[in-house]
Formats: sequence, structure tokens, C-alpha cells
Amino acid sequence: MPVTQFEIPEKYQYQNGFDSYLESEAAPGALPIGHNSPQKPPLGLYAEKLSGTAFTAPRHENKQTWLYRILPSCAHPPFVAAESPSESLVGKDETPLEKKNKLHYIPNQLRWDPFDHESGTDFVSGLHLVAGAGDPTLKQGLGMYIYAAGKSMDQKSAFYSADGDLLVVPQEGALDIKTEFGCLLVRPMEIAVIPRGVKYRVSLVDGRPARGYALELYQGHFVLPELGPIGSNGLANARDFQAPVAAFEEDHGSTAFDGPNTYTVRTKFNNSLFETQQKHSPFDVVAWHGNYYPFKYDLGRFNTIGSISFDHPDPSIFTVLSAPSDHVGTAIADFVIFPPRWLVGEDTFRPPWYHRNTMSEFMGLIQGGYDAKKGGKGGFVPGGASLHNVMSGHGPDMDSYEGARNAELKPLKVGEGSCAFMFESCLMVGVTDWGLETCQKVQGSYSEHSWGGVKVHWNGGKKEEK
Ligand SMILES: O=C(O)Cc1cc(O)ccc1O
Ligand SMILES: [Fe+2]
Repeated sequence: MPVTQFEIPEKYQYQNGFDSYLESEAAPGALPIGHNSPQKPPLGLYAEKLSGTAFTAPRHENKQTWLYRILPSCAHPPFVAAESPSESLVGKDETPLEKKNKLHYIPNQLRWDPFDHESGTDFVSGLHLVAGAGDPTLKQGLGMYIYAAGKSMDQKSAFYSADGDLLVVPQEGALDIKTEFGCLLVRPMEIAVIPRGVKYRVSLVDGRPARGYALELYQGHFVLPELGPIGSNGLANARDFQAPVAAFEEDHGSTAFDGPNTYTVRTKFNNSLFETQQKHSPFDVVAWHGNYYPFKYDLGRFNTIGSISFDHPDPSIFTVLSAPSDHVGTAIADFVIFPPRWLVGEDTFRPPWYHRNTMSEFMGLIQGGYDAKKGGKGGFVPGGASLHNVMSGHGPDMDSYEGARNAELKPLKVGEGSCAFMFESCLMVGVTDWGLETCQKVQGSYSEHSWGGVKVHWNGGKKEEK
């Protein structure tokens, strides 16, 4: 087995397929046959449509799901600004939104020490916007997050984001994600995508604190990358993506108008938190059918492809999911991983080459090390991150360069037990106050530490003997 693949505990059931049209019912007969919205849906349920694209989006892009639930989602009092919207999302509570959302555009290479675990936060209050581009109100761009959850979300609470689809990359601690569509268990080395609008509740597993990375896509949806000459299989295969099966809570509270509101629903709306209290469980979907649903993927199933002759290929061969812009081949966000793999290139400098890219690159490390960067204190370590913005020069640090320049080129397995990843974007990425200051993790001497001592190997122009 090249990489570890996960067991699926019995408690969780999934249906397989990427961008498939799926259906699931937790009570037999809950799905109407033929109809979407019969006069009286079966079992006394309400029909509710959840759309992820405009009704009129072309068929190949159209995403929506019909939910059959005990009570419709609209039955709640108005949302109000959450009283203490964690300092986390973008800044301090009292800070005006413009300041909270302010992004600082910096040409320097940035690297962060591992972000802190937090004890008092849940998945929502522990979500920190580190960097981003664009604007959720215009449905353009993306946000890059760090989360640190020291406790489960309240069992009578739910969260949804109106801002975009959230790709979650756990780094420490598993997440039990209860969604309106059913449950997902997402462990480090697995990922999940929760589409815009889908309500969910994140619980810690075995009480273990959780930390990880997330990318919110303000526009469009993730797709599998084109395979071109690779052919019809490879990289992340469609059948390895897993969606939940319907599971519901039967708690519809008091029917009295003034009955107690026991459920809290929080929403992220333009990167601000709002909340409301309602009588009924938001997790009351008994059945659903559609192609707009949350899903997970075990990174251990990724079929890694590389050069078997010479030269280091572009990292696009490691793309798991891509969120295309309107320009073919140019992504608002690519999610790229660097799993264990064999390097066999002859007469090849095997780590990444030095480069300056028109794309920006935010990297994190789930486990182990990265072949172009030293680990250890002040290095690139699990739970930390780096950002190489548009045209910011970067590449292996000096020691990695010298090591690879002089290495014996026998076949070598790199990255055993490791997995770095990259959120790559065609957009220039700005960094928040939280990312620059509040988190206190920016490594002051990243550039000096990495490239301060790069050696001159220029031989003065003497023709070399072959
Ligand atoms: O900068 C990085 O480490 C990411 C990266 C890896 C690679 O193999 C080629 C290009 C690239 O940007
Ligand atoms: Fe790079």
C-alpha cells in the first residue's frame, strides 16, 4: 500500500461519487417518486430546494438539491449580529467591518510557525481568516483560514456560511461533521467540502482538540482537474469522493408560537457572524436528492503521478480539486497535495526549482516534512504555513538546494509519512491583521533563514568538460 487509507467506522455510511446525482432517504418512502414538489410531500414532510447555482445555469454546471424536512428552514426569528463574533474571523469585535476585512498586500515571502491550539473555541469561533482575495458580496475570490477548536459546537447549534463553499483540511484532531445531509467523519489526511448554505455542526472526536486549514471559495464550485493525456483515470478518482446518507434529528420543539427557542443557528455573511434561535432542529432532513451536497475525500487514495525520465514537473500534476475562473486553465483556487512519492529523475534537480509565479501560493503541512524546506524550530513544520504571493521569488532553502545538488540520483521515496499542500490562486492574496499581527506566528527571518546564505556556484564562464 503506497499510502495509508482510512477505515470507515460503522457509524458512518457514505455514497460514492464526485458531482453525481445522488439520493438518500432515512425513512422509507420519504422521497417523492417522479415529483419534486407534490401537493403533500410523503410522510408529512416539507419540500425545500437548496440551490448552489442560478436556476438557469447550464446543465453541466447546475447544482441543486431537494430536501424533504420536518420543518422549513425559514421558520426562525430574524438573525442579529452575533454578540461576540469571535475576535477570530477577521479581527476584534469592536473593529468596523471595513477594518476587519482589510487585507494587506505584501510582496515578501511569509511563513508562519504552527498556529496555536485554542481551548475555549469551537469550529466557528476558532475560524481565523488569514488571507484572501476578492469579496464575498460580489461572489468573487477566496478566503484562506486557520481553525483551532478546543471544544465541540453546542449540540443544539448549527452553522452555515453564505459566503462560499468551504474546503476543510484537518491537520490535528478528527472532525465529526453533522450536516443537514447526514454525517461525515473527517480526519487529518482527509478533506471535506461543505457547500455554501449547508448547515452543519462540528464535534471533536474523543475530545481531542482540532486544528487545521480551510479555504472558502466565494465563487463557483470545486471540480476535478482535467486529466488531458493522463487519460481517464488518475489523481483523485471520482468514485473515491464520499457523500453522507440522510440522517435526521426528530426535535421540532414546541409548536406554541411563544415556545422556547432552543437551537442556535449562526451564519457567516460577508465575513461577519449573525445568529438566531429557533425551536426546531436544523438537522431535520429526512431525505434528499440532488447534486449539491457536502462530501469528503481520503487523501491516501490520491493516485500520484510524476516524471519517470527527467526534470521536475509542474505541481499541477498533484491537483486534487480545482475551482476554475472564467478563463480556461486558470484557477481561483487549486488544492494541491505533496504526498509520499518516488523520485527517479535522471540528471535532475529533484526538489522544486526556484521560481516566481503569476499565481499565489499558500502552503500548509499536514504531517511530516517538505522536501524543499527544513523542518524544526523556525522551519516549515506541521500546523504552520507559508505564502508566496504573485511573483514573490522562492524555492528550496539553501541546505535543501545544496543537498539535492550533490545527492546521488538513485530512485528515492520522498515524503514518507508526510503531506504538504498548497492553495494556489490566480489572485493576488492579501493578509489580514490576524494573520500578520494577532496570531503572532509570522517568522521574522524566513527569507534570511532560507536564502540568506545561498552560494555562488558560477564558475566564471569556463567551459565544462562532459
Ligand atoms: O513552492 C513550492 O514549494 C510549491 C511548488 C512545488 C513544486 O514542486 C513546484 C512548484 C511549486 O511552486
Ligand atoms: Fe512555489
